[in-house]
Amino acid sequence: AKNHKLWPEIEKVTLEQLHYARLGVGGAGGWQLFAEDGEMKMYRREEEADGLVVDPLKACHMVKGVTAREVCEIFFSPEYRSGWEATLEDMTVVETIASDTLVFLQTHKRIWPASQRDALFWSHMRSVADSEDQDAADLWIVCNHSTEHPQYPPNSGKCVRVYLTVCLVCQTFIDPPKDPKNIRREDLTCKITYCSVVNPGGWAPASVLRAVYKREYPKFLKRFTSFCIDQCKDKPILF
Ligand SMILES: CCCCCc1ccc(-c2ccc(S(=O)(=O)CCO)cc2)cc1[C@H]1C[C@H]1c1ccccn1
Repeated sequence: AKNHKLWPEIEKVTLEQLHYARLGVGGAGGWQLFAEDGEMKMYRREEEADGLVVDPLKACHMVKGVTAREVCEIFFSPEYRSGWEATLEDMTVVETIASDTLVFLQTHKRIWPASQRDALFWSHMRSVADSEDQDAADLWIVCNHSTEHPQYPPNSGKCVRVYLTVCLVCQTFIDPPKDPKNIRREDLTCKITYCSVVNPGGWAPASVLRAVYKREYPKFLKRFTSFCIDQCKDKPILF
């Protein structure tokens, strides 16, 4: 558990990603709005790493009727993933480091003309008291970050290994403010910030990657948030 050899990296990357998610998209950050759908706004920065497109992505969304903890639990938990991750072909939990920290191996459906990809990453979920604003509800974060595992070396089979760092940061707002036992789902709004940097690992044409990201990310976040609303609507609220 917390004495696991990955723990220092998990702690460092999770807190770095929390800080990064809370930075705005205005100003000189170079963020460009590339997709909008109702409350969902998606930004990207055009970046390349050794000739590969690794465009960082930041999405902001406001979803009614669910809490930050409910959204993060659905994003983190393996049992829900096939319900919302459309590009998933296979998923295995290769290690359980703690109840809130897992290592996943996922293969994603091949996207023509590039070769099929897989991702090996640790996933950690935690709640963070929002230091700035005392009466705001807790923040919940899930951070996914590529890692290695002796049994699953990269590029050993048919798949090219992608390298990713992803975070989902959620905060619950209750409007109008009520005492906890009278809160109904229509009083809840969850503010979601999703950040991702995916290095495709092997060669993939910039034009193909940018087209794939432009198509897949908005679909992914809409499908994920709809899944959360549907999963939670008939269940007691989990704060
Ligand atoms: C030629 C394409 C190369 C890259 C393919 C690829 C692989 C993994 C991923 C990815 C892996 C994990 C995550 S997550 O947020 O941690 C959730 C858990 O599944 C998210 C996205 C993305 C993409 C890129 C398709 C793009 C794409 C974008 C949103 C959804 C699916 N595919």
